[in-house]
Formats: sequence, C-alpha cells, structure tokens
Amino acid sequence: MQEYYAAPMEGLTGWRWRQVHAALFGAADRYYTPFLSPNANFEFQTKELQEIAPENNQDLPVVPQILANRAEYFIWAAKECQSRGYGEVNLNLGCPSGTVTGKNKGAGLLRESDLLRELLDGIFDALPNLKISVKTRIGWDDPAQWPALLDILNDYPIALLIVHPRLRTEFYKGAIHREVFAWTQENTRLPLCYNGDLFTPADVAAAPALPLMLGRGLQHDPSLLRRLRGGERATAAQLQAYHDALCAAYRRDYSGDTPVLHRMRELWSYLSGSFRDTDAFLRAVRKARTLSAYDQAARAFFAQARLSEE
Ligand SMILES: Cc1cc2nc3c(=O)[nH]c(=O)nc-3n(C[C@H](O)[C@H](O)[C@H](O)COP(=O)(O)O)c2cc1C
Repeated sequence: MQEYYAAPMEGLTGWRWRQVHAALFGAADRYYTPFLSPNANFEFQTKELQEIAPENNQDLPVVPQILANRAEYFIWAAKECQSRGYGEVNLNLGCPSGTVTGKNKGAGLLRESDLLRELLDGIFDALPNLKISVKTRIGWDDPAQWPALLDILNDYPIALLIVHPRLRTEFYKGAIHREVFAWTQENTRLPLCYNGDLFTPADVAAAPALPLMLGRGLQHDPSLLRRLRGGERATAAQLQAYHDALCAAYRRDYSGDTPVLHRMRELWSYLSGSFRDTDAFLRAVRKARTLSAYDQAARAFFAQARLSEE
C-alpha cells in the first residue's frame, strides 16, 4: 500500500490541524510535527508540550520532529517523546530559515559535516531503541555537496531518510533536482521517502514509487490524500467545515484576535488555491483587524465560493 505522510509545517500542521484534518478527511499514514527546539534549559515551551501531549494526539500516527545541533539536546527531547509513547522521532536537517541556519541548525548542518557527524554519533549511540528518521535537503548551495552528505548519512541506521531534493539556498522555489533524487535511490540502502512539489494526483502519479510526504499540497487541498486513496475531492461546504473547525479551535487556544487572525492568514495563503476568484476575499482577510470583521468576510466568501479547476 502506498504510504502518504503529512509534512511538518511550522504555523500550519500543529496538533489542532492534525485533529481536524484526520477527522474530516481521513488521517495521513504519519503526521510529522513542526519542529520542537530543545536547548540548554532542557525544558519544552508550553506550545511544544501541547504539541506532543498524548491526549492531543490520540489515535493518530504522529512523529515528533526535533531541531538541534547538539546531541545532548536532541537526546533529551527524544527521551521526553519516547516516555510519552512515541516510537519514532525525526531530525530536521532541512529548515532553510536564516535564524535557524545561522545557529548551524536545520539545513545549516549541511555545511558543517564535522558537527553533523558528531551529532549523529551522539544520537545513534544514545538511542538504540528508538526509531530515528531524518528529513534533509540535498546540500547548502550546490548539488555536488550531496554525495559527501549521503556518505555520512549512510553510516547510521536511519529508520527513514526523507529527502526534499532542493538546496538550502533554493528555499521552496525553483525546479526540484529530480536527477539527484534518482541518484540517491541508487546510492543508499536506507529506507527513503520523497518530499517536494506534490500538489495534484498527477504529480503523485509521476513521483518515485516510495513513501511520499506532502506539505503545501495538503494545505492547498486538505482532501488530497483522500483523493489519492480513491475518494472524492472536498466540496466547498466541506472546506468551509474544515475552515470553521480550525478557526474555532484557534479561538479556544489563543487569547485576543491577533494571533488567531495570523493563523488564519497563514491557512489562506495555501487554501485559497482550492477556490476561484479569491482576490477580493483575500484582501478583506488581510485587512481584517478583528475576528468579527474576519468572520463576516469569511461568511460572505463561503456563501458564493466556487472550487478552482485543476
Ligand atoms: C510555512 C512552512 C513551514 C515549514 N515548517 C517545517 C518544519 O517545521 N519542519 C520541517 O522539516 N520542514 C518544514 N517545512 C518544509 C516542509 O515540510 C516541506 O519539506 C516543504 O514544504 C516541501 O514539501 P512540499 O513541496 O510538499 O510543500 C516548512 C515549509 C513551509 C512552507
């Protein structure tokens, strides 16, 4: 059976989203959490504790993702996850954000091979009974960096190597390096997962025959996995129910309108792709300073919303 995993996306795929998504459209085969970022305090932030709390992830196949460049921080966070019942944790080697890479974390580790080796040595020595997967890009600024990086990764019993075949300098844009991914398939024995630019069933049909991880495609059309499994594309009414459930959940979680509006704007930056004629509505969403103005705009939009063509 083809496996489909939901990609970690900070600000989008937190536990509230996972619950709503699974309830309305059927669960992904795995959900990777947005990254947890342990540090010298050896304490998770409240938001991170909620993210991995067993009661917030009940009956869902969730894999916590950890962003760290020191083995001791990763190991501490991994054990915290293990003690809450998680059987796999994921190491982030892909985050391209300057604030992350500036500290040699995420994709920043792809130009620090000694630090990367030290991190992996420490992690795999200390955690023999936990599955550790890795999510990575293929280099910092040149695909020629990948063979040496893959050589390093090949030395460890990585449970799943999730590859987004772009460089750090490419962020999320530009053509995928398909030839590099094909080369990877020939040059590793590690279990592989492909991630990148899977937006439609046609994209998925053309993807490598491997477990697939979907990020923006699933935000753009939350029914994408259901369709890939033979089900129907979401109707406008179903997308409204999804929107309303998320908005209600974020209202419970945050105090004040601003953080909820922020989350909803982030949601719409992808979900708008499911609809036609969204310009006026998106302008209203951007302008809304209160939730009541936002609600009014959203109600008016859904009253006449039409799905986009594919
Ligand atoms: C807004 C945003 C937030 C993201 N947050 C994370 C994250 O927390 N951890 C991670 O490994 N990747 C993160 N990613 C990368 C995605 O998981 C994924 O690798 C990327 O979007 C490419 O896949 P896609 O083309 O299916 O979207 C993020 C991407 C975006 C656009």
